Amino acid sequence: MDYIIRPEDPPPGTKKELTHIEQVAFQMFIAGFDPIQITFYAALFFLLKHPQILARLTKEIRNSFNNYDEITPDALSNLKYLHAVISESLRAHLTIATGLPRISSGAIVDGVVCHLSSFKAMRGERYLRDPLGFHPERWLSSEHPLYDTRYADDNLKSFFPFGLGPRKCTGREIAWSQTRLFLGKVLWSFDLEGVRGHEKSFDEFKVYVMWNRPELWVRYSPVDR
Ligand code: HEM
Repeated sequence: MDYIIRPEDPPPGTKKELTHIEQVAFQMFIAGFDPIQITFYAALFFLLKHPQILARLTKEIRNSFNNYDEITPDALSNLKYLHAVISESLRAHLTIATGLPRISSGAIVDGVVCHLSSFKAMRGERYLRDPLGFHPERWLSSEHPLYDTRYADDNLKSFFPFGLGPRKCTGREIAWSQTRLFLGKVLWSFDLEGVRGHEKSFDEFKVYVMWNRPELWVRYSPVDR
């Protein structure tokens, strides 16, 4: 809040100014919390569904550090498989499923609000191989040992989890840092496992503007070092 209105500044003088501050504060509150929790959920959801991918990611993280304190956002940004898992999580369970609103200027009818469907682009067969599956390999470069030629023809331009153009997400770097840190520290510290009898399917998820999803049951066993 100190960045929106500094403590030494006078209080907002007009109704318009006050409304503006309220809107910005509300937007920051929702934007800074909801998509991040969706991304944490998404990564855990898909990792638990794919134990081999979970094992590979856990190995990459544990082989890259000597202790907990070394695990920083900068150090984690070098981990290619972690980057691939987060990208695939952002793609397969996008945060904004309703579409990105844009105002047409000529292409349709001037002034008409249309929505760009990121759901169709990021989970559509037109651009990606097996888009409903979870395949971090599609994000790896050909030098990576886990690179898979099956995804060589994927059109990764269809991936825009943070939006496009001048209204693109301003918090995207924070989001990347937080998600890397979350997965890095959790997988360093715990062995993860889904709880039997509580398996969930993506098909159960619903969108009512915001996502409505079942609870995710995870067993966290501290690693004995
Ligand atoms: C994984 C996490 C996140 C995702 C997937 C995400 C995604 C998005 C998307 C799709 C938009 C709309 C962009 C457009 O219309 O083209 C947006 C806007 C925005 N995001 Fe994020 N976001 C995330 C995290 C954050 C965080 C952590 C913050 C702030 C701390 C943030 C702040 C904002 C703001 C302020 C806008 C509005 C930008 C504008 O209208 O000019 N976001 N975000």
